[in-house]
Amino acid sequence: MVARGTRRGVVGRAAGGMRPASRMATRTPRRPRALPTFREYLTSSENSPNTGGLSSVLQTLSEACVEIQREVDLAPIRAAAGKGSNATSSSSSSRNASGDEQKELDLVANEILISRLRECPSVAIGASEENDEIIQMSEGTAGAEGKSYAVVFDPLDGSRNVECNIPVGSIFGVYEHDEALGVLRPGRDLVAAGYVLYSSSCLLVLTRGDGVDGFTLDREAGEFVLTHPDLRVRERGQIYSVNDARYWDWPQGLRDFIDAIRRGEGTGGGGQYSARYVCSLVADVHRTLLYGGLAMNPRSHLRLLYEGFPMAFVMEQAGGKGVNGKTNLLDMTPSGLHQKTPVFVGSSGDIAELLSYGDVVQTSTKTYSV
Ligand SMILES: O=P(O)(O)OC[C@H]1O[C@](O)(COP(=O)(O)O)[C@@H](O)[C@@H]1O
Repeated sequence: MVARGTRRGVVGRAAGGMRPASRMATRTPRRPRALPTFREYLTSSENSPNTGGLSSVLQTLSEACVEIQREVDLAPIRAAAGKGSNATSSSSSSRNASGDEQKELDLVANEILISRLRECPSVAIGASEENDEIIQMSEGTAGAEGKSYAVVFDPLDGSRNVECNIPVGSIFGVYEHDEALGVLRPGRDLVAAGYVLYSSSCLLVLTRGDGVDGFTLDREAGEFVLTHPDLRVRERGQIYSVNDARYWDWPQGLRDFIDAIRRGEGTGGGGQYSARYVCSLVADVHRTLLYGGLAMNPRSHLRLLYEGFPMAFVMEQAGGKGVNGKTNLLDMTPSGLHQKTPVFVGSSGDIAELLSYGDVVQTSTKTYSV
């Protein structure tokens, strides 16, 4: 009924000519003033006691992601116009340290993050999916609280999806800088982590170890505002997310678990599960955070430092869990910047049931062409 009424309204206006500009302007939806901006959230004493340096790092990350959002939006136009010729094409421009194809947009997003973080005096070093080695940032000037920071990031996760407009994301984690330790340290040492989801709206999800909050980009104002305070993942969900065309490459434990929840024979008592798989980690984790269940990549494909750790930290801070199929991801210590790992994150009850099946890690090293 609503749709028909709306449609009649549009037809009526067309017949009667355009509304005056002044009336159209008053109908533009505006953000209620009461929602705090990301900057206000970071700097309010209630949210950010004595952490000025960390706040400036997080503010810098958010601003860089606003720029990346714009690049993601414009990629098809740039490609069609012949600038950034392979921004949305499937041809590879190069390969990164892990041997993955790098799209031009991966490199653009990486450049934006590095150059922005270099301007932030509190950032000492960084590690990116797209760089083989540690990136020296600024001098890492200690802030008022005497700390500087190390930032690890995947600038554009899921970039293989850009060509068909499927959501992509950026993932980040922040450590207090320690010259001796660098970034090869347990996920438990993270002081902040999160992701930005470039989708129908652009969302930033953040934890600083005291719960999880979500922010939506007000594209007109060019800043994030707090829209999802205190996100919690439910104890059990009813959605599983995995590339299950790989079923025959899985160990028996994982097959049995997925068979059980598909049949509605899981221990959660919620009935048959549904499958959802975007193949963009940020999108699959974000849906899991909101609706519960599990997001999985059972083969050693995702990077521990800047994919596994941040997602596990967010999930744990929301009341869920992240494991590598055997142990808690946050208790692992990476042996290298680009170490890969299986990743299972989601509702704690679902993760516990998954682990009760024993062998759930895919050890087949088969490579897949898509
Ligand atoms: O091919 P698979 O095993 O389904 O992996 C898909 C996963 O790989 C990713 O595309 C990440 O891969 P990259 O880090 O190489 O971009 C995730 O976004 C997605 O969840």
